[in-house]
Amino acid sequence: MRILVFGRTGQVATEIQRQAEVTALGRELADLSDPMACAEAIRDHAPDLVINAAAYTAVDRAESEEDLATVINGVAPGAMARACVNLGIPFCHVSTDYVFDGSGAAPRAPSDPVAPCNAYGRSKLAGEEAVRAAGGQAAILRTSWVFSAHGGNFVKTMLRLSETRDALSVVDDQIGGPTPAADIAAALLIMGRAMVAGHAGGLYHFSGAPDASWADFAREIFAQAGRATVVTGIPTRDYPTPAVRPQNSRLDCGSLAAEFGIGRPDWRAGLARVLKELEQA
Ligand SMILES: NC(=O)C1=CN([C@@H]2O[C@H](COP(=O)(O)OP(=O)(O)OC[C@H]3O[C@@H](n4cnc5c(N)ncnc54)[C@H](OP(=O)(O)O)[C@@H]3O)[C@@H](O)[C@H]2O)C=CC1
Ligand SMILES: Cc1cn([C@H]2C[C@H](O)[C@@H](COP(=O)(O)OP(=O)(O)O[C@H]3O[C@@H](C)C(=O)[C@@H](O)[C@H]3O)O2)c(=O)[nH]c1=O
Ligand SMILES: [Mg+2]
Repeated sequence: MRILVFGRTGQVATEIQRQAEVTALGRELADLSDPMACAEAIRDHAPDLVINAAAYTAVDRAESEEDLATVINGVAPGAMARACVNLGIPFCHVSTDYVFDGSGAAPRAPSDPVAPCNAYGRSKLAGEEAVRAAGGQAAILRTSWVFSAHGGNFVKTMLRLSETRDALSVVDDQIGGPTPAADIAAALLIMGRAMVAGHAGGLYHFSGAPDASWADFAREIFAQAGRATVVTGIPTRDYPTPAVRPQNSRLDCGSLAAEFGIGRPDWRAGLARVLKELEQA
């Protein structure tokens, strides 16, 4: 099976390349700020399956670059999805918990109403809508709080900060599921192969368990890494950022388990693997 992946150096793209033989297009071969070029790349490669693992993921910077974020996260996935429809091949796309407003404490199901509270979330929602509007055989996997040994992520930020700080203040009132990029890659490959075999696709949620606050996540990172850095939990209002982040990022992942047999992975086990990989690097 020939699989074409958009994204080469990102967290999820890297893990897909480790787990399967794929053609991965980096920015130099397919720039998502040029959506037509992405559609052309799909026509040129004529693969059996396309997975989009590239995105504009700088949440705070997106507040001042929403137009660019919207082209990359909104328009480009739509152009990719239409190119796949024209070739009659399935398309897998990745989205985010940040499409939700974060109210309440109940886990969100895929069919629950969306209302992003920041520019990144709006741009990702535009991508979901464009992919669905294209019709065809498309799957959208919403995930959250992605981490791995490469690229930028919360685990690497915490480890870096702990080099020079004995104590850190981390928000404890935003709750979600940290998710290892390796598990997302595996889920996308299972979903993509099922679609090549005839599955219609759809909208699904996938995050690691158990749900945690960023402060809980930080404490587990330092516990597993053997660092003495003390984490003080603080409310969101004491950690001002350009982008508003949802308070409740809990995702109900039941339909992915029911349809594809993919359960929520324990992120603490994934964290242990990532820390080991970082140690060996
Ligand atoms: N990171 C997270 O916490 C979460 C991510 N997601 C979603 O998961 C998916 C994968 O994210 P993740 O692996 O973390 O992403 P990363 O931030 O690790 O990597 C993003 C990738 O997109 C590429 N990219 C960015 N802009 C362009 C562009 N204009 N043209 C081509 N490529 C571009 C980057 O390339 P380059 O290296 O050249 O910059 C990089 O390979 C995305 O859809 C993201 O929205 C969902 C929930 C949480
Ligand atoms: C560095 C730091 C962050 N924080 C807070 C800020 C924020 O609320 C939280 C996480 O910070 P980050 O900047 O890593 O989070 P952020 O980049 O917003 O992470 C998001 O990225 C996008 C791409 C997604 O799709 C989301 O699922 C989510 O993973 O931790 C602290 O409280 N203390 C600190 O020292
Ligand atoms: Mg970030």
